[in-house]
Amino acid sequence: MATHVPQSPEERTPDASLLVETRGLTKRYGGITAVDDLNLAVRRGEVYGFLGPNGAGKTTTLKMLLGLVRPSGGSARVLDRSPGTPGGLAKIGALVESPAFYPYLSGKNNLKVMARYCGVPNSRVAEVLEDVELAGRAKSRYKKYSLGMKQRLGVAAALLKDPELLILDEPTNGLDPKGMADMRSLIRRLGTGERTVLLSSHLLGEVEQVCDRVGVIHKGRLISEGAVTDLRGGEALLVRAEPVEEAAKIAEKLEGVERVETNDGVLRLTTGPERAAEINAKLVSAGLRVSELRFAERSLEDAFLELTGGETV
Ligand SMILES: Nc1ncnc2c1ncn2[C@@H]1O[C@H](COP(=O)(O)OP(=O)(O)OP(=O)(O)O)[C@@H](O)[C@H]1O
Repeated sequence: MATHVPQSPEERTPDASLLVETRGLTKRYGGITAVDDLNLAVRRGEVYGFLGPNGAGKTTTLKMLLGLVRPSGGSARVLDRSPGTPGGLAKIGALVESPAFYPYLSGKNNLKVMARYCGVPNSRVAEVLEDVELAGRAKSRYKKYSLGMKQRLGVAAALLKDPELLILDEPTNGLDPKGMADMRSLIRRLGTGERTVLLSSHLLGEVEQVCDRVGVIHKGRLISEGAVTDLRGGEALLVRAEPVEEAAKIAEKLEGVERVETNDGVLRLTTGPERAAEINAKLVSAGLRVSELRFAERSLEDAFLELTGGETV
């Protein structure tokens, strides 16, 4: 498949286009290795999805990037600084743990409190409320907000500093389908333009819809990093032809067909769409009955199953 296996730190040279770069980043809690020799590379301006099942080490990684957890080994550079150095968070907005909002204050007044705390002018409050589409409910008390609105207010708080990098840990967790859809479109909006967004998720579909690139983490290790389209593995041609065994033998010999799999009497040929007519003609001229020929993309879920050796998220 087209995704690359992350290189060892020694093989890589510093890259100015990377906003986040970790080298051999490791975190152990007693006998548990939560994050294991992680080499992550997030490019400027992209929406990067950090995908993995619960307990894979996503939150621990994000906390290390924010300087909230000290690594046991390796290093990280975030916006050209080591996490935890003074002033390091100035251009980073994060929603990693539920922010502590005052339940009896309005969304707007909560943000005003935070703006004062971060030294941000009050004028930013109205702007970020617009950004997360909460301007219409700005004066309602926080405790009256739906979970989705609370989460969006958390994003608004993270945006107060107009950060270059926005880090969101499982931003749709616990939301209903409407809340999830709202959050996804918010992330897509925030990710256009200059800003870089790094979000973690255990939902393949979410990463697929929102992200430009994805890093897959499993048991603390990054097992793949690449464009979502690369990870999905391009297109395949599905062919229903009889007898299927004979069709498979012919398909295997065809030029431009990388792989042939048979599943439930259907051949799956890894090849480009331009080969369809020719493959059809070859099978028909060999006396086979071709009843169906269509393209299908491998889902990200299939790719994940392949990468993890069968474990789902
Ligand atoms: N403070 C801690 N002390 C001990 N073990 C921890 C601590 N924090 C995390 N772990 C362990 O490290 C592993 C990775 O946890 P982490 O929370 O980073 O995963 P995750 O991918 O974010 O999953 P989730 O989505 O469930 O939070 C888990 O086995 C977890 O139990």
